[in-house]
Amino acid sequence: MTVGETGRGLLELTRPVNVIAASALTFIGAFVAGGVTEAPIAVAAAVGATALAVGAGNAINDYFDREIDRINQPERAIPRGAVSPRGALAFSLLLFAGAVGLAITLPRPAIAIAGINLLALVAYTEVFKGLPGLGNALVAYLVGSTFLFGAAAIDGAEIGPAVVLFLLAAIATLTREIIKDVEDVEGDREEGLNTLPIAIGERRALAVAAFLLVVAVVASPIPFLRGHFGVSYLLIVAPADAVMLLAAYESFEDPTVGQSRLKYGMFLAALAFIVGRAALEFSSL
Ligand SMILES: CC(C)=CCC/C(C)=C/CC/C(C)=C/CC/C(C)=C/COC[C@H](O)COP(=O)(O)O
Ligand SMILES: CC(C)=CCC/C(C)=C/CC/C(C)=C/CC/C(C)=C/COP(=O)(O)OP(=O)(O)O
Ligand SMILES: [Mg+2]
Repeated sequence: MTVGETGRGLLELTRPVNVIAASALTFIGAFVAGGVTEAPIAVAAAVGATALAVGAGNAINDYFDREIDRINQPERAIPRGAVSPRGALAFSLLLFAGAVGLAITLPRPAIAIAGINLLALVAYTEVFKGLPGLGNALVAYLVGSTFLFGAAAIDGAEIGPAVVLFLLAAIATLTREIIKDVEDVEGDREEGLNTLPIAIGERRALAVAAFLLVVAVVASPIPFLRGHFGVSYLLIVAPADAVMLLAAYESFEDPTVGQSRLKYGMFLAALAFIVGRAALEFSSL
């Protein structure tokens, strides 16, 4: 294994697209709390802590999942031999240390959220992953918590807008996590995990996922109705909602296609959050 292959493997372990996306969510949380210009250093620390924590969480997830991934995802860095299990664990702990180092510079509420999240990241894979729906709910909380973390990084910030975004992102993520479990049902069954599709059946699990997504889509105008975003938010979240609904429908036929398209819809929705708030800020200048 060359140094380059190991380096690429370590980067792959972090799932850089998710690192960037989750960091953007933390920034949005601070942005909607009205604190980006007030406390730029704190916002930068919160974004950095999120990036390191998500990278660490993804790396330690692949470390704990290395046997399942040999079945479900053999091309991943550890099962294909690009990174040793011990190397992946050490890399993850280094990233966790960096996340803690940045998080402790923030206000107490942000430190509390970071502490809960870091414990949850480890507990997810080692405890909750195989429990019907609970592991999915934990990942959903973690994704949604980025908005709360960003808002909490600003002393005295208004947390309301971030709570709305937390709920939308958490519900949509819960939908995708359930669909991903349907996709992984064979390997999870061999590993003795009791995920939601194994506990209640694949089609019932997909029906639960679709119902949750409809709830999130119906609720998606709320940030505009509550005045947190400008009308441009609706112009972008509407197509995002359509993509996500299509993804949920496609998941009944092919969960791999469905969960992948759902991720794009969620990313487009995150863009709607950014554009919707920026437009409101600029229109009030
Ligand atoms: C209805 C509505 C407006 C919903 C909002 C949806 C929204 C903005 C969701 C946020 C999604 C997002 C940008 C998440 C950040 C990326 C991330 C950390 C995802 C969680 O990763 C766990 C996942 O299981 C990893 O698997 P994979 O993505 O396949 O590597
Ligand atoms: C804000 C702070 C301090 C932390 C944020 C922490 C966040 C946002 C975490 C995002 C979610 C995340 C990175 C979860 C890690 C575990 C993970 C990759 C879950 C999904 O993995 P599996 O269920 O094993 O499925 P795959 O590995 O096949 O994708
Ligand atoms: Mg995994």
